[in-house]
Formats: sequence, structure tokens, C-alpha cells
Amino acid sequence: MHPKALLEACAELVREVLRFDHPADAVVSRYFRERRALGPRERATLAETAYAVVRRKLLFEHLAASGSGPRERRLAILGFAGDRDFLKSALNDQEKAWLDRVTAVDPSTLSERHRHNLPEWLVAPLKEQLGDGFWPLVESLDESAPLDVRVNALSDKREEIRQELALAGIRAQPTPYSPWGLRLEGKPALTRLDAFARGAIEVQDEGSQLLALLADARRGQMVVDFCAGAGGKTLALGAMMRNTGRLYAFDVSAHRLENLKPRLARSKLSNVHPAAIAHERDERIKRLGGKIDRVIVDAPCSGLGTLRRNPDLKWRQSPEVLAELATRQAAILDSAARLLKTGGRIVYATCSLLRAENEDIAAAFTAAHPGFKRLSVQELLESARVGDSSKLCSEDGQDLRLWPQRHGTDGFYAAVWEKVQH
Ligand SMILES: C[S@@+](CC[C@H](N)C(=O)[O-])C[C@H]1O[C@@H](n2cnc3c(N)ncnc32)[C@H](O)[C@@H]1O
Repeated sequence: MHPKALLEACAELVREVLRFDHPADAVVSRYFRERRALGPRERATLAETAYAVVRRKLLFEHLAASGSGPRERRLAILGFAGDRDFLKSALNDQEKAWLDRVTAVDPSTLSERHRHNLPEWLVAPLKEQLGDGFWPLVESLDESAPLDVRVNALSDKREEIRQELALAGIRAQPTPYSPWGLRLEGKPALTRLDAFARGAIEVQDEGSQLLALLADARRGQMVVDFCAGAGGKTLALGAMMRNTGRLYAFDVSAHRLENLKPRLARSKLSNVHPAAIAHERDERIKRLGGKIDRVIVDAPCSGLGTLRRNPDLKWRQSPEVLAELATRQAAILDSAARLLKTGGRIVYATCSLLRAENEDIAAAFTAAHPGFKRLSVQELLESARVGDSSKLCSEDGQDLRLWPQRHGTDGFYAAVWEKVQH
């Protein structure tokens, strides 16, 4: 593609993504679907440019103010993810001079908001939680998230899969914390691998793997994945249960559960029962009340722990959305807890960074449910032989607290309770 045409296409995609009416990955996929002639390198430049603009939106808008021409074109120039000379060959003299001027700006002279590129409503709670750790978080959000896979413990050993991947030219290292994880070098395509087709590996962030581990699902148990979605945790739980017992995968979205089916077929699990529910107080849930050994609530959340992958979320969420989510999270946790038998365990988890969706929900649940005892996540991780478990937890060891800048995973939270009395 000619440089001028590619830059124009980048500006067009930037315009569509910045409407924020749909998730950026959906907008990019649709853009590519409608333009099948685009080659892989053009697609990479387009997607990376659009994501760069979303990530550094406040800075780029600030720098773009001094340029000329359409705003999205200026933003696309600033975020352009290709070769610099290639880009310059698409620019007129005025644009070249402007680009040279703005790229010479000393970053230390920029205001805070142009350095962190976050909305103010998000900055305040993060600074309060992290103190000096706020800036390392900001830096980590500019990096790309690693590609982790979970090895299916039902059928395979991690080291053997690592060697099998090496033979296919894919280098991988064991993940530092999850006993099932491999962290791959680069972003190799996996779907054509035999290990993928036979269900030996599934793409899953190491943090997600640890959430499933906390449930400690065992052979022969009755287990519920309450917000199963496409079943990332379900598959891990099923393997922990050695394909015995009964594992219900519930979700209000039948569409998301559909995406579990091919994964389930690959995994060879036969103990999983997916079912769409109308809401968290569905009749189906009521019938199972008091009968379940393990429940995992991977609650719908702001997703702000996944900003490396989904940087548009910081612009698509708001305090109003968060308040509404908190109400739903509390209601879902409350209903899910009714499923437990005495001695059963419930895990509440999110991929949010914010206390409002995490510690606050957990504290309110503890206060309202005297029959539930909080378990120390640190102790649970120790008994699961996860090394360095104190590094993964809140200071008191109660909660799982994973951060991209500290653990390399997405941001995750988990709290765990045991039902001690009726
Ligand atoms: C964080 S996602 C789950 C991801 C999934 N556990 C995985 O590992 O792939 C949250 C899920 O909660 C579902 N959800 C939202 N409201 C719900 C409710 N009231 N009851 C059950 N599931 C709900 C959403 O449809 C969404 O799939």
C-alpha cells in the first residue's frame, strides 16, 4: 500500500475507534473484515496505530492542537506504528516540520495528565492505593501483555508441552506462579498447532489461572462457575476435578457460553454442564441452593486490569458505570453464595484494579454474612505450593492482588470465604 493511502486508512480507523461506541478490538476486526485486501503488515500497522492513539490520547490531543489538517490524521501521524521514513514520505512539508517540533518536546516538561493519559476519576483512586507505585503502573500500561497458555493438567505435563512447542519453533518459559502456565516469547499463532487442536493448551493469562487454583476444586465435587463466559476458568476447574463430579458453567449470556463449546470439545472434559441463566436469582440457581462444594464468581467488572490489552476501557468506563457494576457485583456474589453447602468455598474475583469493585464488595459481603469465614489467600496459595505467595497478596495476606507492573499479569483481585454455618 502506498504510504499516503496507509496513513489515510490509519486516520479513518482512528476516527472509528475514538467514537468509543464499541470496544476497540471489535471496531478493528470489523474494519479488517470489510477490507479483505489488506495484507498482514498493513493490518499490524493499522491496529497498532489505533491502539497507540487510544493509549496516549491525552498527550496526542495536546500535541495535535498545534498542527493543521484533520484531527484524526494528526493523531494517526503521532501514533503511527511504522517506519519513520515511510511515514514522512506520506506527509507534506508543513506536517513534517510540525512532527519534528512535537517529537522534540522534552517529556519532563509535560503536565501529569499528558504523561499518564488516564481520566481523572481513575487517577485519584489509583494514586491513593499505590502512592509512588502509580507511575510504574502507568509505564507498564504502555507495554504489551505477554501471551500465556495454560497446560491442560488432565492430559499433559507442562515440561513436555514446553518441549513440543520448542520443536514447533515457539520458545516458552514456565510462568513464575501458576503451576500450569507457560509464557510464550512473542505472539506466535497457536491455532494450527497440534497441542492446541487436541486441547493440551488454552490461552489464559497467568492471573486467571491463579483464580481457578484458589477454588481448589477436587475430584467428585459439585462446582459452579457462576459467570463462566467463554469458560476460561471452567476449563481449568474441570481439569482440577480430573473430569469427575459435576461442574456447572452458568452465565446470563448464551452467546458467550456458545464460545465455550469448541473449547470444551478440545479439552475432552465431560463433567461440564453449561447453562444460560436469566439472572442471578434464576430458578436453576435456587434448586441447587445448599448443594455446592465450590463456587467461583468471576464477576462482570470494569476490566481495568486489562488496560494493556484493552486501553479503550479507560475511556469507555465512568464513575456511573462503576457504581452500577458495584451493585450488580454485590447482588451476584450474594446469590452465588446461597449455592454453598456448609464447608463449601466461594471465590469472588475481578480483573479490576479498583477497591470499589474489589475490597469494598468483599468487606460488605463479610459484614452481611456472619455464616461465612474469610480465608487467607496467602495460606491457600501456600498450600497449593505457589512460590512467593506473599508477593501476590494484600499486606494482610487476605486478598489476591495482582498488578501488571509487579507481577507481569493482568490486574486481578480475589477474595475467598468458607461457609461455616447454615
Ligand atoms: C469476567 S466475565 C467472565 C469470564 C470467564 N469467567 C472466563 O474466564 O473466560 C463476566 C461474565 O459475567 C457474566 N454475567 C453478567 N451478569 C451476570 C449474572 N447476573 N449472572 C451470571 N453471569 C453474569 C457476563 O455475561 C460475563 O460473561
